[in-house]
Amino acid sequence: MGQREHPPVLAEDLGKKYSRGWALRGCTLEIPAGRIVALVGPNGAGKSTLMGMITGLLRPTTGRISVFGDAPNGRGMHGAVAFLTQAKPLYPQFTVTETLKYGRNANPGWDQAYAEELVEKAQVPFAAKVGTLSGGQRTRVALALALGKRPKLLMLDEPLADLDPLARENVLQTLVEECRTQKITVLLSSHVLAELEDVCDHLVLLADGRVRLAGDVSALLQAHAEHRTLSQLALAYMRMEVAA
Ligand SMILES: Nc1ncnc2c1ncn2[C@@H]1O[C@H](COP(=O)(O)OP(=O)(O)OP(=O)(O)O)[C@@H](O)[C@H]1O
Repeated sequence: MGQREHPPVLAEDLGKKYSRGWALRGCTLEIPAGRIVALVGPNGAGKSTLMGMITGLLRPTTGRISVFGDAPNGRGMHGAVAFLTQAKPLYPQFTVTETLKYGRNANPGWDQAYAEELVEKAQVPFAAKVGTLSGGQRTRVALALALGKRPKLLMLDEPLADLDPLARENVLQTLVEECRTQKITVLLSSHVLAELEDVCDHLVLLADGRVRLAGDVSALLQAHAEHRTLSQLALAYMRMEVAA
């Protein structure tokens, strides 16, 4: 790798086979540092499977994957990675303060002041029990828990799916502001293409378990001049897959 720093994710001929068949095949790609990456593709394309292998929770069937130069070892996530899913596994009986305390105990690099600042910005009361919060508030707490870890890579698997459009916009704005300021690489999976358009500068499109399109969004749009936006381009590729 020479003088260059290891990229957040490097996959080489990566594959995952479940009992029902291949979920991901021949996946070779790099997630470059400092980018906000859209991970898109139709249902069942392999997005969650790819994220699962980045976390190390899933073991590859074929190929290799490295996260900041390290191969996931199955004993927990890389210390520089935070993962947020739609399920947002927060304890409903915990108050926000107790939730942050849990984050502090679970993460060696925890930044309490930063996590508290994120909760304050979201105007969520520290004394409130998580189970009593609205979906948007819960997501902001989950984001504070993920960012308080001070990750270098933040992965989000459909984290906004249960939020109303205003809450989605609100959470996305916070997410992008924080990640750009803190230079955190983001891998964001979503089916709402228009929403990704404003925030993502890199695209990975999966279909039927394979990488169909990957790269810098501006470069991809230049190379496909017939499409003006990320969503038009991604939709056109997905349509081609369905037709094939
Ligand atoms: N634990 C499992 N056992 C068997 N098959 C699985 C398992 N998990 C996923 N699959 C299959 O692997 C394929 C890829 O699934 P995956 O969840 O990675 O797709 P996805 O792109 O995240 O889909 P969605 O957009 O619907 O969330 C699908 O065909 C799915 O049915």
